[in-house]
Amino acid sequence: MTTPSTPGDSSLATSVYSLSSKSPTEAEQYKARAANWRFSTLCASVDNKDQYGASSTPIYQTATFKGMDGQYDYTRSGNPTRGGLENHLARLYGATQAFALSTGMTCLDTILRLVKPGETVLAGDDLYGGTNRLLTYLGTHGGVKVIHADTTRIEALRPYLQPGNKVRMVLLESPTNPLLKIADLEGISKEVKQSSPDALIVVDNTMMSPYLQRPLELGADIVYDSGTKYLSGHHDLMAGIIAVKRPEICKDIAFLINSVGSGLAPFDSFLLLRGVKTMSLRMDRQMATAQLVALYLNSLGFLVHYPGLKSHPKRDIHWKQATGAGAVLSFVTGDKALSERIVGGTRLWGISVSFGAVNSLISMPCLMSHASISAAVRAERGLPENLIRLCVGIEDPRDLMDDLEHSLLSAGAITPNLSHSPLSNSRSAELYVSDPEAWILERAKGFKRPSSESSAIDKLVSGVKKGLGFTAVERKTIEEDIVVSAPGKVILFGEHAVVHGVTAIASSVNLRCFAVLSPRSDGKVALEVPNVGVEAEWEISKLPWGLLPVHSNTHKHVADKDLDPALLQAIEKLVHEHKELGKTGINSCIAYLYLYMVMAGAESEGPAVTFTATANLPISAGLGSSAAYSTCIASSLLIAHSHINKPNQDQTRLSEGETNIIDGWAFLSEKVLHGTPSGIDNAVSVRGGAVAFTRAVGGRKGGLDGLHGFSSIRLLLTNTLVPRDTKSLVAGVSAKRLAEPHVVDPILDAIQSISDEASTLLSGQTQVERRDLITRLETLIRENHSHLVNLGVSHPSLEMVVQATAAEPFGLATKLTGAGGGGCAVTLIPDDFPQSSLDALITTLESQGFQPHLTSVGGPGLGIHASSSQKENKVRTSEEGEGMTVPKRVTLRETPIEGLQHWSERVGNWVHT
Ligand SMILES: Nc1ncnc2c1ncn2[C@@H]1O[C@H](COP(=O)(O)OP(=O)(O)O)[C@@H](O)[C@H]1O
Ligand SMILES: C[C@@](O)(CCOP(=O)(O)O)CC(=O)O
Repeated sequence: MTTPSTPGDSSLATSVYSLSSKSPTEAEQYKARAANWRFSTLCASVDNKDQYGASSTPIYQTATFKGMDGQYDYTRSGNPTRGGLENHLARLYGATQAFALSTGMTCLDTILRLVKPGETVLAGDDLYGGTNRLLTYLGTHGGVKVIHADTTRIEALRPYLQPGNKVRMVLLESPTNPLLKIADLEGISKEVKQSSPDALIVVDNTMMSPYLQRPLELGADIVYDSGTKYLSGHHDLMAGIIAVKRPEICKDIAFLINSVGSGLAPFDSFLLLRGVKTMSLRMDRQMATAQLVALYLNSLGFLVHYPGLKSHPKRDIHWKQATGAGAVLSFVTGDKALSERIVGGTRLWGISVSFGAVNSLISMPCLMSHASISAAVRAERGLPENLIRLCVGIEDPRDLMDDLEHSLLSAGAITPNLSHSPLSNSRSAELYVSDPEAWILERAKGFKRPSSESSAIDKLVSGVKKGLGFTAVERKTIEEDIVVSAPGKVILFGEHAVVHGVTAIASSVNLRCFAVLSPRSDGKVALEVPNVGVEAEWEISKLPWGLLPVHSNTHKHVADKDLDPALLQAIEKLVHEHKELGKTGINSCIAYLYLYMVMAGAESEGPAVTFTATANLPISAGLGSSAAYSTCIASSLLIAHSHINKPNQDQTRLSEGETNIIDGWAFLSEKVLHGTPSGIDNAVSVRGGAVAFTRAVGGRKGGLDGLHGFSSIRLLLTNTLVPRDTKSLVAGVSAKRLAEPHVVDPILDAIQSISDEASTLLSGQTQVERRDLITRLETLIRENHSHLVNLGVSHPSLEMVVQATAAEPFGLATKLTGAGGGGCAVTLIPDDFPQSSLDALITTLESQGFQPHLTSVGGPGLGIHASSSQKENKVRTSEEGEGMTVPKRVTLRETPIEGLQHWSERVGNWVHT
């Protein structure tokens, strides 16, 4: 057994001063002073006995130790890094010995092995789901009787503490997780010792940590903590600590850890030791903010569970046994869907299980940490399904409040209190510094809960207002998320010429835009596009509804052919008020709001929604990102307005009619983004596959033919990363045609012949050998590119790609694709082109600063998610293996670009055009 050392007992100082004859020696005085050190001093001062005097405890990353007579022989039994940590923790817990294990649950497992079959464990009825799960297993497999009782009332425990019940262990948590109920640790310990002297009092102290509560000093026999939480503080390791006073129990625990091999690994021991040093500092900050958050929610009328609040029913008992209220609190909204919206709407508060880290977390325990307790048992134990748990971190309290408040507002949990006049910014800043609690209470006065409207006076007032016609428009929203995805495109032949009525051949690519349209209840319409930095929202009532064009046609769901300049201008003005947005973001907002307004047709029809989009498609690179985005806006808004139906699970395709309607609206959005687009991009994005497209120009009929007469053809798309603007490039070609028709018109004719031949080859109308087909397409690619050069839309970067791919040993055909002026080039990769050469080509292009991407011709078009079943909505959380209904908007927003394909596979149930 290791006796905990006190600072100084092994130091050089001790050995020097002990030679002195003074009495008491300075070393002894120092030792006496050190015995009174306060907790934060103890945390930071690790007594490290390293042979080289290392000031931080070294990592002894070794399984074995040489020799037979040393302190250590095998890391399962003991390791200097773990030993250093354990000594340090023993001091902090006021324990005889502390043990570091691999997780908090391993601690419980080890402790429960002290119970024999036939004996009883008396545990609380509001306890961590994982604890409940292990206890249930012990009951069914270990012959141990497990009784759950209300540990907040000693009277409720008494009947079970009679000797005949063979209670071997009383397992307590205080505060409990997640309802923050308080058990009187000292009172219960005394009672148990009297009536069941053999029973061990075990306390799970994770919610408090030894900084705030030391149950060994209150009569407990064993304390355990999840070291993953406050002790380490950074959610970068898993660990558990057992702290014990009685030597015979120390011996049993040491025996079990050695036998099983559950001791903490050296590296994790090092990390945990490092984390512990800042524990009190972190927790002070976390608690101070938790107090503010609790006060805020409480003063808005939510039922808040937090022992820092005066209203907590067992506040006195808590403060008798602990020195702080901790940094976990929970509150009830009264509505599960509302809670899900609040949880899903926060950004700074991460949705995650666990607690105690420096970053703040939010969760719904019934869906996450406590999901392993059945719904019936949860109900029986009074755990509300709509309970939200907040675990406060060390971020600036003002930022945390901004984020939470924003989410409460968007979810409809609070509304602005217009009768309250807010403090000036400078007064508020002063108050925050001088009296944070007064500051938060003042802040809360700016809002109220919508339910407060139901007071008799409010009802009367709103009745009178209604009578006078003052009521705000009842805001519609959608019932559930609408999830869509659409591909980009590559133009194989005919870009630019297509604007002037020439046929173009295009195909969808395996890079896509993904989007979710989700409900909100605060009368706003919002757009989130993380990869172009857009996060903007507008009051629906403040949109320029008065400028909506009057629809002469009765088919409101069919898109207009032309844009309305006055409306467009008004929307542009509104969007430009968002000074933080760049040009790309501004255009994305304008297209979204334009479609939103025109499709609604009237203010009363505009739903409160957030559109969240992201793409693994490079934006403005000539691969039709705007068309994919336009297709996503069009399809999701059409469903939101019930102009088309959301597909059901049994449906395999969208109908031709619905596909055409979506295409029409996507084209309108393309017009907002591009001025005079041909419509080829949206046609391909909506329908997928490969098509020959001819725009109807000057009275000539347009057309769209699917090309199905070929098997997969590989393409290499190379993004030059040179930015360009489709709108001005298209306008440039039109200007050239006006100025030099004799130059441009023959080029257009030549491109028409190229497209005609490609169309014949790819439609399978003529029997051509595969090798000849590829060779012919290569020739057409080279010819088409030279025409585009003559139209003035190439760029030096594109010419570099053309040359690099054409050079020996590659000899490949490349052309620019899309609007040109930079953006992407497309290279045809013949079937027999060796993989090693392809790898070499990719390396060459990358070394020139380009981004190559392999794709093939064809692939699915617009996809709409069909299902709303619970199962699909669930996102697995690792801790419990149970699902949490994290809104898809949140998972999409948080998925990195490389993960989008996987995200869409997990969403599943796509119905395509
Ligand atoms: N994923 C997206 N989210 C939001 N807006 C997008 C997205 N992709 C494209 N856009 C919009 O489309 C415009 C890009 O159009 P354009 O320059 O023609 O590129 P591309 O050739 O890729 O279609 C952007 O300025 C932006 O407004
Ligand atoms: C140049 C053009 O033919 C294609 C534009 O493609 P992109 O915007 O570069 O992806 C214009 C059009 O067809 O609308």
